[in-house]
Amino acid sequence: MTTDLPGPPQEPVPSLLRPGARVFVAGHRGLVGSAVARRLTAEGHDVITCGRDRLDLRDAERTAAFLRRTHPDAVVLAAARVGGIMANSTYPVQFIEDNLRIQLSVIAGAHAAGTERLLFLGSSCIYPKLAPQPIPESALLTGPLEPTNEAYALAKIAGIVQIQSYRHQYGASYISAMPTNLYGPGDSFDLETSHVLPALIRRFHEARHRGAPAVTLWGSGNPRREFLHVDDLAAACVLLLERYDEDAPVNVGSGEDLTIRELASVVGDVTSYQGEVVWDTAKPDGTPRKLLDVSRLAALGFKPRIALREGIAGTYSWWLRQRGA
Ligand SMILES: NC(=O)C1=CN([C@@H]2O[C@H](COP(=O)(O)OP(=O)(O)OC[C@H]3O[C@@H](n4cnc5c(N)ncnc54)[C@H](OP(=O)(O)O)[C@@H]3O)[C@@H](O)[C@H]2O)C=CC1
Ligand SMILES: C[C@H]1O[C@H](OP(=O)(O)OP(=O)(O)OC[C@H]2O[C@@H](n3cnc4c(=O)[nH]c(N)nc43)[C@H](O)[C@@H]2O)[C@@H](O)[C@@H](O)C1=O
Repeated sequence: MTTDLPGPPQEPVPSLLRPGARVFVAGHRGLVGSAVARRLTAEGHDVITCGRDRLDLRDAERTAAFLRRTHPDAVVLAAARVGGIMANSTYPVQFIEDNLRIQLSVIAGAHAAGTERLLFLGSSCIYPKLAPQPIPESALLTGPLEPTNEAYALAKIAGIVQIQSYRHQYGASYISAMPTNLYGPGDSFDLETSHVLPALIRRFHEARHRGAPAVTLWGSGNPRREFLHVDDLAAACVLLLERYDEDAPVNVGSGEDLTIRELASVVGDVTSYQGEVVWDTAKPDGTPRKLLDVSRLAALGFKPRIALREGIAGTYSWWLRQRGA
């Protein structure tokens, strides 16, 4: 018989983010930036913010001056031109140009200001359309991209290479994370430009209130997507700032996916909509599947905490409160 003896006591791993660090969260009014700011504050860090009304991050000179003046210990780059499948395919110019410009300003400005840590947020759409599933980080640049978000994906890929270049050339402790599809409080519910999950909540809710017998959703319903609550993403971002300092981007996901048809069934239940769902196949499906391989993040100790149904219910309540309902 073998007995599992306890190993020697583990030394705590020193954090790469000092207690009470001053962290500039770029994009703090957005879905991700607001959640990351909440999490950093809860962990005792000092969050620095500056809204777009006062600083357009596409302006490299003003961004560099702001970073020199505020001199943060770390930056979380959560400011970006972001949107769902229709926004991406309708406005590719803004998706490539705004994102390239924001990335150039913020990453170069942070380095010039002596910022020690920087976390750049990319997206799971950087991987080839037909990547192996679940998608490992090594799938980057191994095949053609999904056309509906190629401009955005290429800007994000440039961001990853920019981060790696600062690491190689200057030894900067800058890192990249690639989140899967996110949702939660703070999301956009604009039906034309939003991502699928808030759009479905709004479509079902409004259909129930109108007494509509059917709701029309986009595409075939067959694509599979992985969803992560933004509070789980925020916890992963802080963990990465504390513990990760390597070249390779890190996937951030829940490790589980479902079809859009299955998602519609969950959202229909949560919003108590009992009518039919009609699929408008003239609308694009996008990539057939993008489930991330999250083993690298799991090895750092990350586990998502918010189950999809619970997260959707919380997001629905948040949106109702926002509307004053
Ligand atoms: N949402 C998702 O499903 C996913 C998001 N990501 C990534 O996470 C990051 C954050 O996305 P998310 O929070 O969803 O996006 P949001 O659109 O919710 O937030 C983006 C934020 O960036 C700010 N911003 C945009 N352009 C500028 C600018 N020129 N100057 C200053 N601020 C600007 C916006 O300001 P304002 O409030 O004034 O509009 C907003 O606060 C992005 O890098 C995105 O690629 C990755 C995977 C999935
Ligand atoms: C995060 C990610 O987000 C985008 O990629 P996406 O996952 O394809 O985007 P999406 O959330 O908009 O759609 C997911 C699926 O859902 C279907 N769908 C049904 N009905 C609605 C609907 O009413 N609205 C929307 N938006 N989609 C719908 C839709 O047809 C598609 O099959 C990229 O911009 C990309 O750049 C990116 O990073």
